[in-house]
Amino acid sequence: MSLSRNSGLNIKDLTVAYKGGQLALERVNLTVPEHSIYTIIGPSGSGKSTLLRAIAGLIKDYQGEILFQGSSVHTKETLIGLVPQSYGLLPWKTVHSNIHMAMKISHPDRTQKHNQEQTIQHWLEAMGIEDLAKRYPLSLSGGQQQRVAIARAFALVPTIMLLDEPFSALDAVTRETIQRLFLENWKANPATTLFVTHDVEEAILLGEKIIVIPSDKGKSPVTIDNDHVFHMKHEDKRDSDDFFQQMKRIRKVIQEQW
Ligand SMILES: Nc1ncnc2c1ncn2[C@@H]1O[C@H](COP(=O)(O)OP(=O)(O)OP(=O)(O)O)[C@@H](O)[C@H]1O
Repeated sequence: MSLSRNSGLNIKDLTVAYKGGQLALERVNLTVPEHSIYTIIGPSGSGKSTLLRAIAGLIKDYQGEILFQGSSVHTKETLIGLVPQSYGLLPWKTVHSNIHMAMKISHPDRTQKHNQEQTIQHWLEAMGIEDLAKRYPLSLSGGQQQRVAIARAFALVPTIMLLDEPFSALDAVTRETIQRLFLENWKANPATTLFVTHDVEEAILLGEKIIVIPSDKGKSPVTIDNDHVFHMKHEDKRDSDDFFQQMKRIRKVIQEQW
């Protein structure tokens, strides 16, 4: 596996205003090297979801550039996996079909049904939702729906992974298990990853760098190095001095920026 750090995901002067004039992002610049995980924290309404949705191609009307490896991110070659805040599941499809359909659309050339089935089964089991395969999304709890959305994104093996508060509806124990799974999966398939969370601890546990978005639009995001914690054994992170120091550092940035 090559871990070359070339240009990666490059966001240049991104401005998004919704119809009606609501300014969501103003001249945002951000570079995420290929195969990195950056976590993002920011106050409610600061434009985090808008940023992910613009990268994913769900918002077409923006100013600025969103590039991957120097070209527009919106090409067939760059597969983007998104776990949206509202899960984005099709209510008329079963859990299994939601994942299967996303795989068929994303990998139309991969016709080996057997492999697809194995992948779906693997992720349903990993997320602890194998018993729910035939159920419909609206019959599931929020945390169950969220795990379907995560399973679907992981099953796609995307080039870029965008996660919008992906573990917010999970109980504490499941959340810790899936955080670990998320990092293991990233090591095996290191997608260039942006991970939005409201949980400062989670941002420190999972990100190589932590981006803090200020409340004042037009002010540049603050990037905090988190290499020390990121490279620790996952189970040792929470009790380490480095983790404690990072908590203090980020709290201070939040007090200054929010
Ligand atoms: N569809 C929309 N139409 C109009 N304005 C919108 C729309 N979606 C978001 N906004 C506005 O854009 C701004 C940024 O919203 P966004 O959802 O990106 O913020 P966020 O940082 O993800 O917030 P949260 O942490 O609460 O999820 C907010 O002021 C919001 O009201």
